[in-house]
Amino acid sequence: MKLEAVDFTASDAPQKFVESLRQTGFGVLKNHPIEQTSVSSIYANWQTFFDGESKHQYLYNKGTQDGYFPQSVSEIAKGFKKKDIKEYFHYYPWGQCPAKLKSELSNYYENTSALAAQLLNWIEKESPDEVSKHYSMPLSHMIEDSGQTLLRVLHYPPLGGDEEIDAIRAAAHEDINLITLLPASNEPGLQVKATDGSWLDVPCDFGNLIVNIGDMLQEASGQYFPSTTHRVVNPEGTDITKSRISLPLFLHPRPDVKLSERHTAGTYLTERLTELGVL
Ligand SMILES: O=C(O)CCC(=O)C(=O)O
Ligand SMILES: [Fe+2]
Repeated sequence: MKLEAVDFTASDAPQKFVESLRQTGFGVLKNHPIEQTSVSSIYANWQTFFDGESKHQYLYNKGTQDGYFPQSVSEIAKGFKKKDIKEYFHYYPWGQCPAKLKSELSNYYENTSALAAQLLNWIEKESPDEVSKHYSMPLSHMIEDSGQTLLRVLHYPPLGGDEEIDAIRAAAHEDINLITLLPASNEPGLQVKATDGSWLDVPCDFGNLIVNIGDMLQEASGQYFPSTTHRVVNPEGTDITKSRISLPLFLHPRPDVKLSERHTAGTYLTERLTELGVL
C-alpha cells in the first residue's frame, strides 16, 4: 500500500484520487485550491488561542457540541481507556467562536466545504453503478445546507514527560462522517493503518491536502469505500517540546439523509457520539 500525492490539476486527477480512496481510504492532493497562507494564518492564530486563558470562556455546549473541549474531556477513542493528549475547538457557522478569529475560519469553512462538494462529485462519478445506485441522492447534495459539517481546530500540546503510559495524541480511530479534508499539519505524526496491519506515515509535506473516507460513506457505499483506521503518534526526541496544530473538516450530511437501509445520518451520529462519551 502506498500513498502518493495526486496533482489536483491533472486531467486524470479524479480517477487517481478516487482509486487511492478505494484502495487505502485516503487520498492526498497537491496543487489544490485551498490557499496555504490561510492555513498558516489559522495555525498561528489558534496557537495563540490555545496558549491563552480566554479559551475557558468558550467551553463546549453539551447539546450542540460547539466550542472548546479541554484536555480533561477530550475523546476516548472507541476501544481505548486513556484520553487522547489533545484539546480542540469545534467550529460551526451557527456556533460560538471568538469574534476576532471568526472571519478567517468562516472563509476557510466555506472554501473547503465547496471543494469537498467537488470531491464528492468525483467520488460519485468514479463509483461503479452497482455502488452508486444505492446512494439515496447525489453525494454532494447530502451535505448541502447541512449545518452539521464540523471544522475542528486541534491542538496537541508539547509533551511534559508525565503523560499516562499508553496515552497518545490521537488513539487509533475511524472518522464518523462522510469524508474528511485535512491540510497537512505543521508537525508530522499522522499514520494510517495498512491492510497488513502496519502503520504508514501519511505524506505531510506542508501544502498537501489529505482526504479520508469516514464511516458514513463506508456505510452509504456498502463498504466499497473503506473508512480506514488512523492515529496521531507522539513526537520523540527534541520534538516533544513542539505543539502540533491540525484542522480537519468533517463533512456531515443533514440528519434526515438516508445513508443505508439501517441508518440516517442522524441516527448514526447519535449512536457514535454516545459511544465516544461526549453526548
Ligand atoms: O491531527 C490529525 O492529523 C488528525 C486528527 C484526526 O484524525 C481527527 O481529529 O479525527
Ligand atoms: Fe480522524
